Amino acid sequence: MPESHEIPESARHEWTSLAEQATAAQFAYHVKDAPTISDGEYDALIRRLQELEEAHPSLRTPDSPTQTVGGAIFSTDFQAIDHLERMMSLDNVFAPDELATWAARVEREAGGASYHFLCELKIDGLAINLLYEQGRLTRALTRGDGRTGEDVTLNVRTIDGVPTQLFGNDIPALVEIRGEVFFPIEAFAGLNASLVEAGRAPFANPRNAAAGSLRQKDPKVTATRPLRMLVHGIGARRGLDIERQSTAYELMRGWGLPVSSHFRVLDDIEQVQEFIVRFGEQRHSVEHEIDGVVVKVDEIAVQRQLGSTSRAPRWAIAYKYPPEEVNTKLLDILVNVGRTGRVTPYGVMEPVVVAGSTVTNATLHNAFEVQRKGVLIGDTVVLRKAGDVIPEILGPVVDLRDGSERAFVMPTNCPACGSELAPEKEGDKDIRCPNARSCPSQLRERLFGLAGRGAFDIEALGWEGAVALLDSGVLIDPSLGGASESMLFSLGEKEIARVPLYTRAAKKTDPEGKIVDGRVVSANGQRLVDNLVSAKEQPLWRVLVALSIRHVGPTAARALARHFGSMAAIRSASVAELSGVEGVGGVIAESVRDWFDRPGNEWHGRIVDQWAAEGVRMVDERDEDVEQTLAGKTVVVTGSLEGFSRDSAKEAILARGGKASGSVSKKTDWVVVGPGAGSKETTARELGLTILDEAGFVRLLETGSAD
Ligand SMILES: NC(=O)c1ccc[n+]([C@@H]2O[C@H](COP(=O)([O-])OP(=O)(O)OC[C@H]3O[C@@H](n4cnc5c(N)ncnc54)[C@H](O)[C@@H]3O)[C@@H](O)[C@H]2O)c1
Ligand SMILES: [Zn+2]
Repeated sequence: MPESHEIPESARHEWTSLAEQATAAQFAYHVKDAPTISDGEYDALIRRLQELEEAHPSLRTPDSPTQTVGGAIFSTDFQAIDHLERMMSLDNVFAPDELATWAARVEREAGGASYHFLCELKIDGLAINLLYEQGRLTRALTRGDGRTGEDVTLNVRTIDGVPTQLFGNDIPALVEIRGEVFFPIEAFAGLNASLVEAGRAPFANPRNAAAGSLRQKDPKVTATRPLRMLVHGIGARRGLDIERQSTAYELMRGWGLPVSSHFRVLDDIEQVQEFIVRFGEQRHSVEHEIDGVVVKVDEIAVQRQLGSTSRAPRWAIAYKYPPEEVNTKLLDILVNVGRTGRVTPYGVMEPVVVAGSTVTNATLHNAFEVQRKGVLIGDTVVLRKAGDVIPEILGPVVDLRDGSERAFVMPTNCPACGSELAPEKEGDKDIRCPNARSCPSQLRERLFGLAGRGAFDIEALGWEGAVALLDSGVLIDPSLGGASESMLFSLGEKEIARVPLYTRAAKKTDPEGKIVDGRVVSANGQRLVDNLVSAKEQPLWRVLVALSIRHVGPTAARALARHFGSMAAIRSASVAELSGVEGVGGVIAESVRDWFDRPGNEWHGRIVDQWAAEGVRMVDERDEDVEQTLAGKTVVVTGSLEGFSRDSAKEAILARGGKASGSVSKKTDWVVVGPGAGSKETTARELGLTILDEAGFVRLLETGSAD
C-alpha cells in the first residue's frame, strides 16, 4: 500500500475506491468476457486514477490498474503459458493536442533519427499471440497479464483465415505473430438470437462475442462462431531481420497471414491527423468495430530506442474515438403505433449522453426482435449510437441482473385507441392497429410525416406542432366526422393562431433534444401559414409520400410521379400498370390500389380531393419533357453547392434519369465536389473518378458529359 502520511486522506480514499472498481471491471471484461461498465466509463476511471497518481506519485504502485496489462489469469479452463516476449497494452490519447504531445516526445527521444508513422485501425477485439515454428502454428495464447497467457491453440485453429502453416521460402525459424481476434459486426445479431433461443445469455457487444467465443472450453463451440483475425504486430523472432514494422506486414501477408488493408505509412503528424479524421468518418464502413487508430513508429531501431513503460510501448499510441456505446437502464418497453398502423416496440431508457446527444428511446422493431436480443425490462443494456444513425440496443448486461427483470409482452390492444391489434396477414412479423381513420397515434404520425423533409417539408410543423394541432381540435374534418390531417391546407390564420406551435428548428437548437417550456415561437403561426402556401407547390412525388401509403417512400413515389405525371392517372391505374413501372414492384402496386379501393378506405380519396380543392399540386411537369441526359449514370454530390440544396441537386439528377448516390464507389460515374467535402472526395480521388465542381455539374446536367 502507498505511503499514507503525505497524501490527503480524501485522495487516498478516492484512489482506493477507483482502483477497486477498475480491477473489478478488468476482471469482468478480460476474464469473464462480460463487462458491467462501458469502455467510456472504464477509460474515465483510469484517467482519474492517473490524475491522482500524477498529483501523488506514491499512489502509483506497480499493481495499480494504470500500470498493469489488464486481465490477470484467473480462468482454470486453459493452461497458463508464458509468452516468449511480453505482450503490451497501449497508452491512450483522446484529443489532437494529446497526440501532438506524444509526437513531440517521440521526436525528442528519437535522438535525431529519421522515422515514419505507421497508422492502423484499432480493432476492437481481443489480443492473440500466435507462435509459428518453422512455419507451423504450434501455439496460440491470449494476452493474459502480458507475461503469461491462456493456451487457446485448439480454439484458434478453428478460425477461418488463420493459417496453420505459413508458406513461402523466407519463413523464419520462429516468430510470434500478434493480432486481434474479432467478431464480424454483421454476424453479431444472429449469434445473440441463437444463444437466446438456446436459453443462454446473449453477449453485450461484438467485442465480448469475440472474446467469449474464443475462450470456450470446447473448441467445437468456437468452430461454430464466425471469428476472424487480423495481424498487428510481431513479438519474439529468430531468423527474421526486419527494419520496419510495415515491411513485416508485407512479409506476413506473403506468408498467408491476414493483414489489414487499412494501414498506411505517413511522414508527419499532420498526415496522421488526417488519417484519424478520415477513419473517424468512415468508422462504420469497416468490417470490424474500431475504437480508434493506433499510431506507431515504423522503424524498428527507433522503436528500440524509445523502449516501453511497464505496460505499454513508448513508440506507439492509441488515439481513441469518442465512445459510441454506453450502458444505461432499460426502464420499460412501450409500443408506438406508426402512421400506417404498424406497432413498434421501443425501449425507454434512463437518459444517457452518447455520440453528442441525449438518448432516451431506441426502437426494437418488433416483438421478435425483442426476443432475439434477449433484453428484459429492468436490464442494464448496452446502447449504441453511431453518429447520425438511430440509437440501437445491442444487448443486456446479464451479470447485473438481480431477478427483478421481466420479459416484454406485446399488448393485444392499441395503447392509443384500444382497437384489437393483429397481423394483417398470417405470418407477418408486424402487428397493426386497424383503426387507420381515427387512431390518435396514427393521426399524429401521419401529420408529422406529411410535414417531413421527404414529403411536404413544412419547416414550421414539427412533432410538438402536430400534437398541438390535433389536440386543439382545429383539424376536425366535417366530412370525416373526426380529426384528420386532410384539414391542414384549409386552415386559416385564425385557427392557427389558437395553437401554440414549435418549429423543427427550435427542437434542434435545444441540446437536450426536448422542447423547453416557453419556447413557443409566436411568429411561428405566420410561418406555418407561409409554409403551407409554398407546400402546395411541391412536386407530385412529395404529395404521394405525404399520403402515408404503405411502402410508398420517396423512391417509389418519384418513380410513380415520373411515369404517370398526375394523381388522377395514378388513381386510375391498375395493379399491372403500376407494377410495370421501373422501381415499383407488385407489393407497392397492390398497396397503392388497396389504399384507394379497399372497402372502408373511401375517405382516403376524399383527403386527396380536399387537398386538390385547397390548391395542392396534383400534376407534375412531365419528366419526359426533361432530356434524360444522365440515363443509367450514377452521380455523387458532396460538400455544399451555391445553386443547389442537397435535395434539389438530387432531384435534378433523378429528373434526368440518373442515380443520385450517397456513397462513392467504383461504380460512381461522377463526383460533384463543393466546399466542405470530406472523405468522399478523398475516396473519389483514390479511385481515380472524375471530379466536377458546381459549374461542371450544371454542364453535366445539360449535356450528360463532363467535358
Ligand atoms: N468496459 C470495461 O469494463 C473494460 C474493462 C477493461 C478494459 N476495457 C477496455 O479495454 C481497454 C484497455 O484494454 P487494453 O489494455 O487491452 O488496451 P487497449 O485495448 O486500449 O489497447 C491495447 C490493445 O489494442 C489491441 N489492438 C487493436 N488493434 C491494434 C493495432 N492495430 N495495433 C496494435 N494493437 C491493437 C491490442 O490487442 C492491444 O493489446 C480500455 O480502454 C477499455 O476500452 C473495458
Ligand atoms: Zn390505434
